[in-house]
Amino acid sequence: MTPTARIPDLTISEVRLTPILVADPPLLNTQGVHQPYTPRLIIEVVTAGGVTGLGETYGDTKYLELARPLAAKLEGRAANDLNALFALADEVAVDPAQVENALDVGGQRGVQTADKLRLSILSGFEVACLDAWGKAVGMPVHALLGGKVRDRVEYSAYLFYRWAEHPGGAGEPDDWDAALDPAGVVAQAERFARDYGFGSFKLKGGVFEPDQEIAAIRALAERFPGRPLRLDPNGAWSVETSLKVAGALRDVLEYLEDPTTGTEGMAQVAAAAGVPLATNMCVTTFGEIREAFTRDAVQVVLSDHHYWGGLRNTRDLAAICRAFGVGLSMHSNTHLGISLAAMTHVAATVANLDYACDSHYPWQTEDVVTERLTFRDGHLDVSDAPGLGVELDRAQLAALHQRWLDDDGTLRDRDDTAAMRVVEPDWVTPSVPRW
Ligand SMILES: O=C([O-])C(=O)C[C@H](O)[C@@H](O)C(=O)[O-]
Ligand SMILES: [Mg+2]
Repeated sequence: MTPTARIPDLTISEVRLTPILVADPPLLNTQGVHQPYTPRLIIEVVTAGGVTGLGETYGDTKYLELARPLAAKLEGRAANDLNALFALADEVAVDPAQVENALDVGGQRGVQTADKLRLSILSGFEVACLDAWGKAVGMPVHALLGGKVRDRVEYSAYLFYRWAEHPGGAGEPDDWDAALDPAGVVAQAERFARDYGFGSFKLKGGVFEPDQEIAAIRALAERFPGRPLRLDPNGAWSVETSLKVAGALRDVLEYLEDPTTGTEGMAQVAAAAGVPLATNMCVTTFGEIREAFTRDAVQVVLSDHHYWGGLRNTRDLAAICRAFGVGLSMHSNTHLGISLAAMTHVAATVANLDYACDSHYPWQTEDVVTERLTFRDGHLDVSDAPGLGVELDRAQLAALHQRWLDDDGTLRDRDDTAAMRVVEPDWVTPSVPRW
């Protein structure tokens, strides 16, 4: 008889939740501007075998309120009992006031439902459990997902209109210039190409009149001929305006992202745009897939493991996209090294990942991992180290948590509209379509 290998004890003995505030530059979008600091939640899952797994997700109050009871339910469970996580999350009650008529960041993350809130928390725990499991057995997360099909994952430059600094010099300074016109956008893209090697460029639009944003994309196309370009106004345009922009840019756009809101509007634009439509707003839950795909309202889904419910659900989404012939890319929000590592692991396992993924990471000057992830030639290498391949910088985590503790509550919920009011006191969330 061959001896059985000793199985490490994966029983979860402790779950630590640490809300933090992370520096964020004054990036503009159709809602307003990013706050000087944005909330994130860092999750640590400690096993009886002495291994700690790391996860990261949204840190706004409503997410924290759900994370605490779910964390309590995890203790005593096995870190690799991942299917049970969904049943446990279902047991966590969501206050209807959190989801009725509620939109996150003005709808930039799509619909808000009780399920999606739960999944956004569950995903952070799933990643932490996978990290703990991988570390315990000496295997990378991609191997636990079935194995990588590529050694590196391509990312796209994420260009933003921005101010040089936050009003009154709030927050942490960075060394980026303002970008408020086509020349500023091109200068920003040049730096992204030089410093990170990104080969494709996405511009966050919906900030200025569509003609000005058309001019910015045209300037990018002239400066970087033949490179894939994307424009994303987060649903700020009417169907008519969307078609006008599509007509002006269809020869240079790889895709147009969420030009308008809702499946009906997207379907109307898609029918005549002559350019693929991508989304991280119109389809953000499994329940929205059937109508959007059968009506051909979207041609590319930007998955986001946070709100789709983790890395394994992301793979399920990829399978559905493949079945429908819909392309797959990945969405990003302000995220740190833990989430970027998680995203890179799952991206490495998905054969039909057809586009370079988004990442806000270059905008983040702070992190909670000991070694920042480094883009080379616009790609991240897929780590073969056990788990996610990142380690926690405890001093930095403590400092960012202290910032959260010191905040009077003003910044603990991301609110781009409120951040804009600091400069324009009459600013209200623009109603859509804005143009
Ligand atoms: O692709 C997107 O829609 C996003 O990344 C949504 C984000 O909220 C972005 O608009 C931002 O951070 O300003
Ligand atoms: Mg988008």
